[in-house]
Amino acid sequence: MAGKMSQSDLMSAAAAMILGLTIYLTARAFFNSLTSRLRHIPTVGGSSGLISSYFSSLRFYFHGQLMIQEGYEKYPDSVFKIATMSRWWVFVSGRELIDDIRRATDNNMSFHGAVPELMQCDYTIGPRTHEDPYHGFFAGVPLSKRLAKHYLEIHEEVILAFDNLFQMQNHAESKSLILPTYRIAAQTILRATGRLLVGSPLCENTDYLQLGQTFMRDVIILSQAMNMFPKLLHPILGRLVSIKVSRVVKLAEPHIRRIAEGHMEQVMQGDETESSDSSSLVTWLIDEAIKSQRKVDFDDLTRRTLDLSFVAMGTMLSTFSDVLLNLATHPEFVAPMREEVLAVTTEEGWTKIAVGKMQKVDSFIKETLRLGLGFSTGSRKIFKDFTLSNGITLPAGTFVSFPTCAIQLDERHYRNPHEFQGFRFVETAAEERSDMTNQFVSLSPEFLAFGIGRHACPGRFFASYTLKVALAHVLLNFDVKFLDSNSSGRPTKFWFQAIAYPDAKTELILSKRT
Ligand code: HEM
Repeated sequence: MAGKMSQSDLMSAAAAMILGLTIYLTARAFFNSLTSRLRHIPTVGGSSGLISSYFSSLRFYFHGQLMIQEGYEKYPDSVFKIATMSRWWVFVSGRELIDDIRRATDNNMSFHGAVPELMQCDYTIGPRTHEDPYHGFFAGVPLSKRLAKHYLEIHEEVILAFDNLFQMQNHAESKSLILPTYRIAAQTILRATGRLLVGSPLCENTDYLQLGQTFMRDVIILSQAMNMFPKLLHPILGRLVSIKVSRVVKLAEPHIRRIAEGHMEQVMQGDETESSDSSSLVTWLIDEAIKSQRKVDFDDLTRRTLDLSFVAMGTMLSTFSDVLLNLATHPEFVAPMREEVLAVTTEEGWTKIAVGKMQKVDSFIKETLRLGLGFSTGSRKIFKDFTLSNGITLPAGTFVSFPTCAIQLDERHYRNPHEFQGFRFVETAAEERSDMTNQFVSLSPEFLAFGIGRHACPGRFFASYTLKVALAHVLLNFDVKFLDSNSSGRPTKFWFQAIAYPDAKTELILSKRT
């Protein structure tokens, strides 16, 4: 018995040693190769040595934003690097250098080269989806066309979402409702976004909506977990990850198959009533695949649909949760926004033009995003050595991003940058006699929440419309307060690496206005 025990102990010790050695050797090979080529770029959060960079990469998990802020303050309008578990991450700031990245071609550096590695797409979303990410194009012109035709459906879906919230809690007749911020935001955003992406009735299907959220959670958590291990172990870990994500895809597939089969039948019969400018994501994907002779199968369609829904919903959910929390924290902005919404909708109804005129609502959401979504945007992987206009060369293989949060908190760009000023962008617009550059959807080197350049978020026009309609509906119909009336100020955010998550568990009271 004793002999057997010591044999198994020996085997565990040997396995632990092999694992330890693998991690050490892979990490050393990785850091040695890039460390020497990145030696000219200052390191923040520790030194560039193997052991110290390992500790600073651990620190990055929960203090990422502090490390980025420190780097930005030490090296403003320049570059610095931070060690993360899986790679060196170089941050670039300053108008000129941001412009260098904006103008760089996809041959020099690529967004689509960075995302698959960061999100471990081979094992999570699937290799085909990122090798040919044509589904992303839907978020641009096709979605805008669909929005132009179906914009009223967003408002309809927002109304139904709030009615449903009251009904689900058996509160249809009740005057108020208490719910965690996340539940309110999820119900509204998932339905409204889903209405244009996959259409009705799928956007109301709770099973499907739940699967979309599970997919999003699994992809984020599992890709982050994989990034903690050396590349050598990825094929083994990836198999487990891929099995887990594929299970969710399999469950969602029958929902997508139903839409796809219906559309393919229409196409075969030559009845194209649902295609062209009014097509949903699924029907557009099929039309596009047929046109370009791509292979269409239901697994691929489902993965692409879940992927784009994840991109759209993740950011929108977080932003709308944050907007609701800011509404409860800053009631002083409520009355002027209500007046604005009432004035434009009374005059014009809930048209696209009317929503476009809601400048205070627009500014409130933009200010929320300026302070809210931590994010380091503009992620790119450098393919060929790239020299910035300050003479610093970023070697091939480097990952770069903008320190967005730090830039958006810079007092050179914003007066009292840490203060939430809901109408900051209306007031700035008036001062500068231009209201275009201050819109929620405008891109600039000082507001990088949507990135910049050729890969800037194509879904931002849809996001802006949907968030504005949702906030306008809340303003006209409800008062929003924290359940905990003693709470002074908004709850603190949770940071993971460089991303801030609003504390969406915070309970809010929604009271119907008479
Ligand atoms: C508040 C909401 C949103 C925020 C803050 C946001 C932010 C971003 C950011 C930072 C990027 C990367 C740009 C870069 O780093 O250069 C991006 C890309 C993208 N976003 Fe959004 N996004 C939002 C909503 C949406 C929505 C609603 C959709 C789709 C309906 C969408 C679809 C996309 C796509 C497809 C890309 C990839 C673009 C490319 O491949 O070039 N986003 N978004």
